[in-house]
Amino acid sequence: MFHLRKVSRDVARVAVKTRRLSSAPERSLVDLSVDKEGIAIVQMQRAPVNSLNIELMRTICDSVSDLEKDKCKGMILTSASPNIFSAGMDLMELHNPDMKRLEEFSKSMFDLVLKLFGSKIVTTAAIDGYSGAGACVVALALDYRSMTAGKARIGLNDTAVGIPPAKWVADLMTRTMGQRNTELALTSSFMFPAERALQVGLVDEVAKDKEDAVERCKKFIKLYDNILPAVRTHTKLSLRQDFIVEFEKNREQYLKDFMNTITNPAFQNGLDIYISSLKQKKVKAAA
Ligand SMILES: CC/C=C\C/C=C\C/C=C\CC/C=C/CC(=O)SCCNC(=O)CCNC(=O)[C@H](O)C(C)(C)COP(=O)(O)OP(=O)(O)OC[C@H]1O[C@@H](n2cnc3c(N)ncnc32)[C@H](O)[C@@H]1OP(=O)(O)O
Repeated sequence: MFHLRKVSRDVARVAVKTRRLSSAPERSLVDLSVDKEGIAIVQMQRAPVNSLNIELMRTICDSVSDLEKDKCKGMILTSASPNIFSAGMDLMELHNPDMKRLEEFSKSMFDLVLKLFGSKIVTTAAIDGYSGAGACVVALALDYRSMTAGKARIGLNDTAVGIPPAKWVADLMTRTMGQRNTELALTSSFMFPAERALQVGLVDEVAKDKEDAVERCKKFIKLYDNILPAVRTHTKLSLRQDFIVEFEKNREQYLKDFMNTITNPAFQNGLDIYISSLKQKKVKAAA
């Protein structure tokens, strides 16, 4: 498990809300703005790489709940980090974890995926940069993804780190990319550049830069201008209900599986090496 492998805004603001967290009162993890058309930009800003810890996942989840209450038209999830959408789950949450916190972490991850997947509003992502593993799962839970051409990569690299992907993760990907493409993507842990991601349906459009990616998300959200929101939501949720029901039914088992994977000593040993390799890469780059 966890084998070592090289890993390698202008919006006229009508309402601007910036969430602050009790655990990080001096700095907000997400910048949330809503334009005059009711389209929200939820910009992750957990430096340096928007890794998903409990607080960031809860903040995104709460932001979506607020936007639903405010009857926003839609949201665009994006990142303040240059060249990185998100580095996936926060490895520090997984490394020698406190059991109670790990359980909370897992719950926050499940809550976030279900909140995004079952959201009443139109949910999109403007992906400008690396979007691996947990970040890819978050993107898959949304209605639409635009991704910038160039260095950005997206994919689920669980098998590359010695972990078979959870069934619900494979199911989520299959819904978007189909069985064959999911099989290839998951077994190979391929990290897709935007054009390849478009070919397999992992993203919906390729953008030339972040601004273009955001504009494409807005255009997608506005496609629904002539559809009654309640009718759109009803249709979306009826098509997604099977996944949500199945997830809720198996939630306890998914939790146990996750806890078992993370607490396995072999996983922890591999993670030690993996984290060291990430740090080492930096030392080498500085030399
Ligand atoms: C593990 C899964 C287990 C079980 C699955 C069970 C159930 C299924 C549940 C969910 C399904 C989805 C699975 C998700 C698992 C994950 O998401 S694990 C995380 C996977 N992500 C990665 O492997 C990315 C690792 N990072 C990188 O490759 C690079 O850092 C990146 C390309 C993102 C950026 O490169 P660069 O700009 O050069 O920056 P640095 O590498 O120098 O990094 C800057 C600092 O950030 C730290 N960092 C990087 N990634 C993470 C991270 N994911 N978590 C925490 N910290 C991270 C890096 O160490 C540097 O720190 P430093 O400044 O040195 O202190």
